[in-house]
Amino acid sequence: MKISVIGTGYLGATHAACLASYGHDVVALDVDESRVRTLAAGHVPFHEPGLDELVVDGLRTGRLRPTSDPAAIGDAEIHFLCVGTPQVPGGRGADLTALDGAAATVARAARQPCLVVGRSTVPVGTADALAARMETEAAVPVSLAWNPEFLREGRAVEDSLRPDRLVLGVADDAAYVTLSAVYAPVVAAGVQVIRTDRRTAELAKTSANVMLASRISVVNVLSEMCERAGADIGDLVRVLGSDPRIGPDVLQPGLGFGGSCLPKDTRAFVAQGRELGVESVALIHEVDMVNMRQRARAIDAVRRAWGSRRRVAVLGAAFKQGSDDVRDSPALDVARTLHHLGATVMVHDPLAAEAARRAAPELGYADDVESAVRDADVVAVLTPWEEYTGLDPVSLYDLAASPSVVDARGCLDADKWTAAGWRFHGLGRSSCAS
Ligand SMILES: NC(=O)C1=CN([C@@H]2O[C@H](COP(=O)(O)OP(=O)(O)OC[C@H]3O[C@@H](n4cnc5c(N)ncnc54)[C@H](O)[C@@H]3O)[C@@H](O)[C@H]2O)C=CC1
Ligand SMILES: O=C(O)[C@H]1O[C@H](OP(=O)(O)OP(=O)(O)OC[C@H]2O[C@@H](n3ccc(=O)[nH]c3=O)[C@H](O)[C@@H]2O)[C@H](O)[C@@H](O)[C@@H]1O
Repeated sequence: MKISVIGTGYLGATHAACLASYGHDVVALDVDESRVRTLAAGHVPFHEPGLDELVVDGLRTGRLRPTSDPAAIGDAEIHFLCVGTPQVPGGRGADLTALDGAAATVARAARQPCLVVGRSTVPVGTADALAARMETEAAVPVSLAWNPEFLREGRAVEDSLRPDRLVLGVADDAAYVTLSAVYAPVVAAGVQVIRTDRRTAELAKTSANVMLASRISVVNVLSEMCERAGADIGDLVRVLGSDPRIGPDVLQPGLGFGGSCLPKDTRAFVAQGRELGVESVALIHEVDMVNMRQRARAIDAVRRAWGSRRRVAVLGAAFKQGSDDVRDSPALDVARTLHHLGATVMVHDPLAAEAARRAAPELGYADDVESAVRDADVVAVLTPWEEYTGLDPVSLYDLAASPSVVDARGCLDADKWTAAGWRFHGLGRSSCAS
């Protein structure tokens, strides 16, 4: 099938490369010319395991064609909209400017009847509005469907090729049949396909992120309860996770959720819930508040430990381990706030240091953990990279000016660090709270 994918970020580049691997002819369109050049040269401009190989393969077979020329999408039968839907600047709802731009591009470029499929995360009702707009703006008949994506960064290829479910939000049988054919290899592998209407598909996506965000905030409330009540959050989480109705995933307490999706999707959900008069959406607003309080609690813990020199080693800048993304990273947010409070901050991150340097040039950066820790008054572990879990507290002891460590991600062995002479503060760890 001839397909266009509009927007080649984490979602679009992954989607385009996966579609090409299914045997479709895919034009991947982006307004960012440098991104297009990078992809066309066989490189992926961000860290996503397995994606370079898929892109190279797509370029080699000619099934993947990155371009910045809108005319190149004209004869596609299906157009996937994969552009960003960030938080509105200065507000809390979703900014649909890029999506409107992408839809306008399709309306102008389409030369044959086609199916336009939204994949971006949007407020409910967006598809209906776009469908009405297409009807007046496009010169050819256009039908519209919504097919939200649930991939996680750092596992984008795996999640796309083997998703938990495919959600097809359609207004007619023809769109359902076409989308089922697009995903034929995934459907043949037995993945659950859920056919629904467009509005439910849109809302299912934001709801999934709201559920994940809520779970993280609940576990962070539990971790503060543990800290104050003298209980152990690690054991408590094990007890909860053993209940099959709760399950062990997404129960890691600490600095809270960040990234380009959970925070902005939670806020957009609350903004739309309020518009729609859903009073109980206040619960989800509190999820966001609890989340932001975790950052404040980490900052307080560092300030209690930093003494008069205020030299802080920050270990971790990415919004989570396994990613080089620093968009709305809790770690970088905390590091910047510490800097604004007068600290000298040295940041280390195994993968995201370059992105962090671009986003926060005011901070100092170290190439290795030892250089970051050298002469620090407090070490703050803010992203739970595996290499931090394995650090040797004995060898780091002599490097630091003062042996204080704040483990904001529950990824260090408190007993090991305490035995090596460190004052240990872990968010939610009563046994070692300072
Ligand atoms: N990042 C992720 O893990 C996931 C993201 N999503 C959703 O997918 C959407 C995209 O997210 P990301 O890929 O992270 O965004 P991104 O910001 O990495 O990529 C968006 C791309 O769209 C391009 N673009 C903007 N306007 C355009 C236009 N008019 N024509 C062509 N290209 C245009 C930008 O230049 C950029 O390369 C968002 O709605 C997000 O919530 C959904 C699931 C996972
Ligand atoms: O809409 C999206 O873009 C995506 O958002 C999240 O994926 P992602 O942002 O890649 O990251 P997660 O792995 O969900 O982690 C999000 C944040 O929560 C934090 N987290 C995660 C899990 C946990 O137990 N505790 C916790 O604090 C992470 O450190 C990170 O900052 C969802 O998991 C995806 O299903 C969704 O498609």
